[in-house]
Amino acid sequence: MADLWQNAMDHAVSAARHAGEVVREALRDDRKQTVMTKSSSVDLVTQTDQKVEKLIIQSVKEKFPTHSFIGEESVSAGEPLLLTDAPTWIIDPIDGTTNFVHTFPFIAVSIGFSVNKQMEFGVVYSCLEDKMYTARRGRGAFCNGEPLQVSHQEDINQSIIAAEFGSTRDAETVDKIFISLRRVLSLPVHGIRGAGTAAINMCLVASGCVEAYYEIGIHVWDVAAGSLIVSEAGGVLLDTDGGPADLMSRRIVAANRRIIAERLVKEIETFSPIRDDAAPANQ
Ligand SMILES: O=P(O)(O)OC(CO)CO
Ligand SMILES: [Mg+2]
Ligand SMILES: [Mg+2]
Repeated sequence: MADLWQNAMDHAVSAARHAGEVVREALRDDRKQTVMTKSSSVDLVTQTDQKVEKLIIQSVKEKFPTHSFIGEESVSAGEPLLLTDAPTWIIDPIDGTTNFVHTFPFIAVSIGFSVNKQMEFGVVYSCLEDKMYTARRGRGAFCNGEPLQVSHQEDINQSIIAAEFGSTRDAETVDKIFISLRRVLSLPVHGIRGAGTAAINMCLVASGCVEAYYEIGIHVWDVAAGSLIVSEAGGVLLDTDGGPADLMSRRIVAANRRIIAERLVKEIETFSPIRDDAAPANQ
């Protein structure tokens, strides 16, 4: 049967590849990036984030004029963050802006596509590794065309967990993050890692390199594409409170197996940032 959204997915792959070229070119450019801040002094944005998002949205609008968008930098500029039943492109032009600013070599372009609030495809381009991760609902997940499969490990004590610190630095939040890290590390697990990008962390789960990833404070554009890549690679998604994953809740556990996800949830000191669908503009 013909795949209704295959054209859109092909376009997402080429747009992500082009975006990756722009990112690599910006890193080669000797001129220093102007770094601006958003929700906090460590929530960074550059002109390259804005340029890449505009490029992606313009190219999609030309081909699919009726589609909707949720883009990180458009929302930051005041566009509404509204997920409807319409075909919607959910874009993080640079996932890992802090890495980009510091040339830490994990940077992704993330493009998710949802219809009726269900993810139809996800594309994550890890542009410095030249790895194109793709997933189409019901048709598996791939990296550069090779099928992905999560790890078979069922023992959390034999696992590597990916985690991040987020961009909130108030004492209460930092304490909760460290309580969780301490508990997870002390299980013990083999190790805790973090690529500095939610999208790549999720692709690492899908690839079987880490058993699970969790984070509180991410946004829908960080995890939309990655969530489908994880589930199509055989993984599971939960909220950090143990409930079903909710892309608007700003909390995610992505794991190879339910037993690992549920074990991890027991150790996470969860909290509730303002939901993406409840936040005012210019967050
Ligand atoms: O670099 P960005 O897009 O701000 O995303 C961060 C999380 O908010 C890394 O995943
Ligand atoms: Mg991001
Ligand atoms: Mg970003």
